[in-house]
Amino acid sequence: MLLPQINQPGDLKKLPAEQLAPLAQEIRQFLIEKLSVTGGHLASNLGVVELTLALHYCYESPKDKFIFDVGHQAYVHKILTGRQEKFDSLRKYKGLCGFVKRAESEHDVWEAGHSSTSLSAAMGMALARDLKGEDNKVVAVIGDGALTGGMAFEALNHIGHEKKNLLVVLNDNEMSIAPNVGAMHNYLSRVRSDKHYLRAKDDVESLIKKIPAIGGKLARTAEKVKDSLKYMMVPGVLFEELGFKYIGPIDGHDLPKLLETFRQSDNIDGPVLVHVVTTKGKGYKPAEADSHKWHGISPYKIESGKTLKSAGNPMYTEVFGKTLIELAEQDERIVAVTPAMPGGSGLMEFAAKFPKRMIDVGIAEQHAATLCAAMAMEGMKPVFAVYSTFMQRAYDQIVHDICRHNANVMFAIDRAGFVGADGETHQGVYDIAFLRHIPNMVLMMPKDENELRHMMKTALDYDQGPIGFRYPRVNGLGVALDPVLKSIPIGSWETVREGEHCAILAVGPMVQTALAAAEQLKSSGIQASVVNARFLKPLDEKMLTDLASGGVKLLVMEEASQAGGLGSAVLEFYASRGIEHAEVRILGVPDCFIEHGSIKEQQQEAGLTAEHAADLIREIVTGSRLALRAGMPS
Ligand SMILES: Cc1ncc(C[n+]2csc(CCOP(=O)(O)OP(=O)(O)O)c2C)c(N)n1
Ligand SMILES: CC(=O)[C@@H](O)[C@H](O)COP(=O)(O)O
Ligand SMILES: [Mg+2]
Repeated sequence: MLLPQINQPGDLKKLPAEQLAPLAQEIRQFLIEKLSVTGGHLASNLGVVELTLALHYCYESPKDKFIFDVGHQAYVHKILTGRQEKFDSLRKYKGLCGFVKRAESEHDVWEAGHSSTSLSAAMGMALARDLKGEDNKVVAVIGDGALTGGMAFEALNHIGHEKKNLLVVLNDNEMSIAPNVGAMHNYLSRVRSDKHYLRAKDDVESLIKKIPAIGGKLARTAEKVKDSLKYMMVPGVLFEELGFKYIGPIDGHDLPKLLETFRQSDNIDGPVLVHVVTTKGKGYKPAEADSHKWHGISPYKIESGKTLKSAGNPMYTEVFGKTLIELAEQDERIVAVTPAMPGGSGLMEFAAKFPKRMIDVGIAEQHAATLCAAMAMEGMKPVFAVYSTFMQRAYDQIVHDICRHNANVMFAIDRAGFVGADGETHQGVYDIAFLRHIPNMVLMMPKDENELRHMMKTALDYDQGPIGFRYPRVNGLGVALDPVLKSIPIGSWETVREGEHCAILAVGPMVQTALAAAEQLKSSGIQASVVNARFLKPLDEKMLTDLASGGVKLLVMEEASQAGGLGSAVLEFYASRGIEHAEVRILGVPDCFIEHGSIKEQQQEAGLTAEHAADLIREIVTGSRLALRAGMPS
């Protein structure tokens, strides 16, 4: 066994090159076994085993800097940099992070989680290196999916112009999470597959050189012929035209070829792009056969490839997808727009039923948002189906193109709240804060999956501008689903429990937590009302005014950033109108990043539990101050 000998990249370099292939097999087996227990991004990592080995074999991490785009495919890098024994804790609370993590290792130089930042980071590190007069290598590993992100093009444009020495490894496996989309993807397919493109560049260029140099008008024609010939025949000409030296496409599982290519690239001045072709899920048949499913997988049985997760109630995402089909059957204005997340957003069935009305734009949230604005202005009812965290990318387009135009866009905001194993880069806890202050925006969150359906109907019927509904990455409560959907009056909250001593204004899943807290309080003789604060904007101003005039003390509970969330909105409401209120306390996500773990663990860390809510209510009602909870930010 070679793998146990590898505790640092230095150990790898002691191996003769011909031992890298057997080591690759051991790493594959390691990944398949460990992730069968922990789950994780299996397919992407199986695809980069040889590539990561070759990089660590050819370069000197951490002096040479490896920047993994998204970073979900850095497990092999972690295996080679002293973290093998931590894989049993992969993506677990306080365990090994599923993405690159600087706190874990000096070899982790750039963190991500969101796509398409690697080229900008590489350029920044190359610029700093040159300004400091250092000579380390900077290597970005970017997938064909991440290359569809707008930021990547911004960086390509800058890098190609500045001609800094850096290496871009394009890991092309034809997959984003789902099959990759877009003109760049089509171009790469041609480069990969067209026999003309596979001709060696030098004999193409020698062919071009044979065209005799002739004077006059013919010369210009000859030049044009040369250019179009080069355009047609030279692989990667697009990157060459952008100022990169293009090398490839090469087999990303061929270790000798990878070593030779990286060594060759070292002798080239300026930016180099090595195009490697890999198989996502390589070496594990179920993952190779369906790398969409195996992109991010829950624990599974190795032999059968069957996942172990219990069925449980349908996820909110599933209810969203099915309800959207129901609505789309009645209203042909509905068009679903997804930035590369058709599966995760529950739109696969919708796409099968309405292929022309499901638009996957690639990893392009900004483009998706503006596209929706324009479609809405043309009378369509676009549904911007986006994860809360990835929607952060489109903040300006939401302000500038959707809300300012008051465009009738429906926002289907998935993964709202804590997301669990993906951790801090993916928590959907900021969208209340960054949406509710934008004029014309309406924002809702249901207390259960049945109310989600009614909110979708509300959003469809609403034609006064942008309206969004946000829902969590959890199973529904298992409540009955009303067959007939009714619009909810905009800005109306719902009292789900009466109580005389105080009121808990709860958002989404926090309604259940608040009801549990109210139950706990009964034994202390405290009766708490629970309000389903299902509109984050507009607020239920009448209810807020009545509560204040009734001298009712309030606790706001939201699995969203305390700063700028519903609690802030309530305080703003009272303060801006000079309304005297008894007391408002806010229980939300504190001012810190909540790392990976289970959603329950993340709620506990944030204090979003029935017990803590009950403690706060006791304090509010009795006036006895609680000692500040140890460890929680003030
Ligand atoms: C801004 C942003 N949007 C969407 C995602 C979700 N996402 C994670 S990985 C991925 C696909 C990446 O494809 P690629 O770069 O080709 O990597 P592969 O898994 O194929 O190796 C997507 C869409 C993200 N991480 N960031
Ligand atoms: C790496 C990445 O960003 C995606 O794979 C993300 O992990 C998907 O999240 P879900 O598992 O919630 O769909
Ligand atoms: Mg890919």
